[in-house]
Amino acid sequence: MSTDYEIRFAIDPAAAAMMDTSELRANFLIDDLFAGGEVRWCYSHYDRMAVGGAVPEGGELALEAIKPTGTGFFLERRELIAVNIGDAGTISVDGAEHAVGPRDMLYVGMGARDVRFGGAGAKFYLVSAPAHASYPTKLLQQSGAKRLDLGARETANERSIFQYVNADSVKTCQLVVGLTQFAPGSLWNTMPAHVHDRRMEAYLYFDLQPDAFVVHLMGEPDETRHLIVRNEQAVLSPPWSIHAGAGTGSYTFIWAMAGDNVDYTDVEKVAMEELR
Ligand SMILES: O=C(O)C(=O)C[C@H](O)C(=O)CO
Ligand SMILES: [Zn+2]
Repeated sequence: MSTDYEIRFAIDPAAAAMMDTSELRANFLIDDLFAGGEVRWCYSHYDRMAVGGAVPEGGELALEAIKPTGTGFFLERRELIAVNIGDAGTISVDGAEHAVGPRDMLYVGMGARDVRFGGAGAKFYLVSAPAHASYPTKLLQQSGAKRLDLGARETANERSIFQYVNADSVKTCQLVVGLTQFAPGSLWNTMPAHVHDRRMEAYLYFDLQPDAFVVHLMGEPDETRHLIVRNEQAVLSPPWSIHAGAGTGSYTFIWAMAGDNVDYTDVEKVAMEELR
């Protein structure tokens, strides 16, 4: 069997505030998503978002059904976005092969039965959420993303947000996905912080050097905790939690959301003085 999964329950903020380091890591950090020749899933109860990894290593890896979805095939009632964080690869969807280059994303709509990942050096980060309609498969590239330049060098948070899913690029049911890149020397993401109760979010940090890490901040704004996150590790961010971080070195990250709306502007900003 080349597919494995684990389940994460939804944790409320009072319970999270009582957790020690290992409990926080066990509930919110995903540190084993990528393994050669395997598809691995972390199925979360936050908006039923599943995040995964598929590393074909030159072979072909099929998107197989997993028990938590309770369906005959994985995308029977779900949609998927696969992001290639490795070298060039392919994804075949019901017999149609799509070339998926480095940092390309492929949207695969509900109903696709036969999905296969390929490529010797490709590494696919997967995000999937329940769907109510079937939209066409679409390749999403950085050139088609909506770009927002935020922050400043003086506050070490100068960065560009690439909204791959936007009104002009693709129609999705729930998934909203993009990538954030930093200007050299800037290390702070999502600061000032925000929360969005209508959507959960998952972050995948990558492009880190082996000895580098991101201090990821989570928790309610007045009750924050941190996670030490290393290269190619992901974090589940509940809707009540901030999700921000600073690296000890350069990094890139992919953010993905699912929930009641796909409205990027539906966020509650947290004033810097509110953080505790
Ligand atoms: O650096 C940032 O700021 C982000 O990338 C924020 C994410 O896009 C996000 O949290 C979207 O809700
Ligand atoms: Zn957010």
